[in-house]
Amino acid sequence: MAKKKTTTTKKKITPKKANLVVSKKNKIILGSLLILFSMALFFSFVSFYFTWQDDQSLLSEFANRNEQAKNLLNKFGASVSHFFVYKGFGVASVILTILVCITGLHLFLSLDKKGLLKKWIWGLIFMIWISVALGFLADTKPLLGGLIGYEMNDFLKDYTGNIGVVLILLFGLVFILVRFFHFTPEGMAHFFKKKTSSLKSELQSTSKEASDAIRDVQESIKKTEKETPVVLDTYTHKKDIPPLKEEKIILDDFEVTVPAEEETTDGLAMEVEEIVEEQEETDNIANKLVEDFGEFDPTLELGHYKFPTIELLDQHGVTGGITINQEELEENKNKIVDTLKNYKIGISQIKATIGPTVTLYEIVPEAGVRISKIKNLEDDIALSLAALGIRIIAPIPGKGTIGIEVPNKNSTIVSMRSVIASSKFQKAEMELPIAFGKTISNETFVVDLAKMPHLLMAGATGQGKSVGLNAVLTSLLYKKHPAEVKFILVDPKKVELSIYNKIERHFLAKLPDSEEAIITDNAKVINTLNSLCIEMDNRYELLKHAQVRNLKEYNVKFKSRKLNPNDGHKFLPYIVLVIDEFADLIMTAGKEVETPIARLAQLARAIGIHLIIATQRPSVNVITGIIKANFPARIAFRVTSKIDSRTILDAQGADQLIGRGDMLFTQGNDVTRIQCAFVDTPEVAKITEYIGSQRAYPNAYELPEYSGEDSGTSIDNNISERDILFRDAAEVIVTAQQGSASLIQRKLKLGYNRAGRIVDQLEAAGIVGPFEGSKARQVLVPDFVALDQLLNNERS
Ligand SMILES: Nc1ncnc2c1ncn2[C@@H]1O[C@H](COP(=O)(O)OP(=O)(O)OP(=O)(O)O)[C@@H](O)[C@H]1O
Repeated sequence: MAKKKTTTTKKKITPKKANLVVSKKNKIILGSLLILFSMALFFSFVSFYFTWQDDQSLLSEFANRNEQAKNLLNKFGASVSHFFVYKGFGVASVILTILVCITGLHLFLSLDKKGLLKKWIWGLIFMIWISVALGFLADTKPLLGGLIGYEMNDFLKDYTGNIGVVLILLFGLVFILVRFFHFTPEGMAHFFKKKTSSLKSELQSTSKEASDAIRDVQESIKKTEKETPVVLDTYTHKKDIPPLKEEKIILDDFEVTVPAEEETTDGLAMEVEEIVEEQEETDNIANKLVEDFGEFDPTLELGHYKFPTIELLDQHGVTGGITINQEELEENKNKIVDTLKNYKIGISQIKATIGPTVTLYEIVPEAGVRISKIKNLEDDIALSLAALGIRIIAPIPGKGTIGIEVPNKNSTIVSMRSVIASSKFQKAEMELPIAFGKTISNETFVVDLAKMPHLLMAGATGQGKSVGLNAVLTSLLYKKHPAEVKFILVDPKKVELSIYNKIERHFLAKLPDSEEAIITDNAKVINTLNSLCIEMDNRYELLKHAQVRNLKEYNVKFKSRKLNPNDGHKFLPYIVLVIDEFADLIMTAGKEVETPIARLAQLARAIGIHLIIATQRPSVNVITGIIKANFPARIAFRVTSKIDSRTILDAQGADQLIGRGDMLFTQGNDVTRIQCAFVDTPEVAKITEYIGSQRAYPNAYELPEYSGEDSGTSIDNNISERDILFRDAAEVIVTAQQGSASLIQRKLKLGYNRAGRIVDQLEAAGIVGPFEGSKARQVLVPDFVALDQLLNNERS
């Protein structure tokens, strides 16, 4: 597997490198030009101070070739310096040369632009401050501060006087010290503490020396006392001991410092050094990198990418909100009350909430009414209202009321435009926000795909599944940059998702060797799913190495430059796998797709791979237990039977929907009825066109290479190990003169893997030619006679 990894990364880097080389050349040229230019400026500025008086008269003679200036760079130097030094910032103009030089170095070495901007801003602040300060301090020498310094001083003095200018300059100084040099009062205190403590230790050492000296003196006195003859009068002796007095003087001198020594040794006044948290080395480097280059920006490669505009979406004739039909409301209310009255159910309160397609009548029954009684009247109420799609929610979770949903006579289309423009969607701080449509109370319904983490969509044909898928994809296209999310689209119907072909190099991911980014061949789906499993394993490895728990944390760490790209780390986009007709896939490939899908569904949530599978046939052999267990978020469009509804939602209700995007969404327990936003194919085409016409990545996002068992890498012509259906398969191929695994699959009713293996054996036997990409293999045997001959020869 490690091998595979390296091959894929290599492949990925090559095209980008080629792209970089071109721009790098230009950068080197421009960079060196700027460095040399900065040197020219520097020499001009410096020599300007010695030659400006001589050269001043020549400034108007620039075009005159007979005149020569004394500046080191002649007339160019004199003019440029006059402009920047004399008319500009004075001495501070030298900073300009440094800035130009740094810019040149940035280009030359292809460094990040972000740190550069900061340097320019600070450089300009320094230039202004220095020029104003020099203008103030040396106002008799205008060349030091330049015209800008002089004029600004003049201006400030007119309004604030000398003291004002000093205060403004001081404020500027404080600003620079704090923001640029990171000076803080604590830092200064710390600095001074250090100084005083070193002073103290010096003094302490001197005091020690002094006390040693005293001790020596005392000892010598004692010695002399001992040595003095006993005959001496003690009084007189005491009287004439000038050395002792002297010693006292010495003692007095040092008394001040000695106790200080005692204090410290007793620990009464203990100095505590401030603890500076040691950072991990990687952190330090990361901080430095972030400081210099700014955070890593994954969108930089397509920095000019423009998100699709709202104008690309239609309003579908809906300009205002929902129209309320008072008569209809009153009529329905009366019918509900009457029907319930017929069954002796009294209502104490009734309230209506009007949604785009249905109106919810919330009723509070009189005390003592059993809820199950109302629930059982569903059909009777439907009959009396003469309406399809009545759903009774008894009780409404968390409300203590009973809900009766009645479809509106005139439903309002919920346009994708209205949900995309809603502030709920625009302000949604989600990883993968999806605006599905509007709830029954007309609120925009936005959910995070990253939290779901996978979505199962089912519904009978023509009820709005494809529109629902388009709504999901459109939502993501409106919110996400191409660097942040990639789609893998599986479309066995071949026509539903083909409009997304245009955004292949922006948003799609595909296998390295496949030509089409949208997968229409079921056989390729298996490879893609397995490749996704490899991608998942790779991503888990990266996460483990980075010591983070999920993709979000990983990307945050990567952006703050704490992960080294040389260790294989890279910014990881979300991957959304969309399978439009899952039933078809399960029917043809069965376990071969179920296993990787289940594996992905179980494990992929943390590493940003999310699955959306849609099916028309919500039967238990399609939505198997294992699939269901891993897809807690489910959407049901209208289905034909209660059983189907149960298969999808584990609850009934989907059979009572009215179709055309009327859907139920569940993410666990409660079921929400939503009117799916409507986005028509031409709108999607406009969006993909808009994105597709912009600058793209050189290739679609490449998934890791997957060579399945059927790749035919090791061709082994072992007759004894041939499939028992080898001969039949050979006959099928020779009859059809078309060497494809799917043909064998269909004719002999085999799984894809087995058919693939047989094709490999046919190749080994010389019956079909080698693999030719998307084309069918060539058949090398013209008819049955030749086939018999070939097989007999083999045996003999
Ligand atoms: N949210 C919606 N609002 C209004 N009309 C809708 C909505 N969704 C679907 N429709 C209508 O229903 C028609 C069929 O929708 P769609 O093509 O999405 O069905 P489907 O379930 O994907 O069908 P199939 O499975 O055959 O592809 C659309 O052409 C449109 O007229």
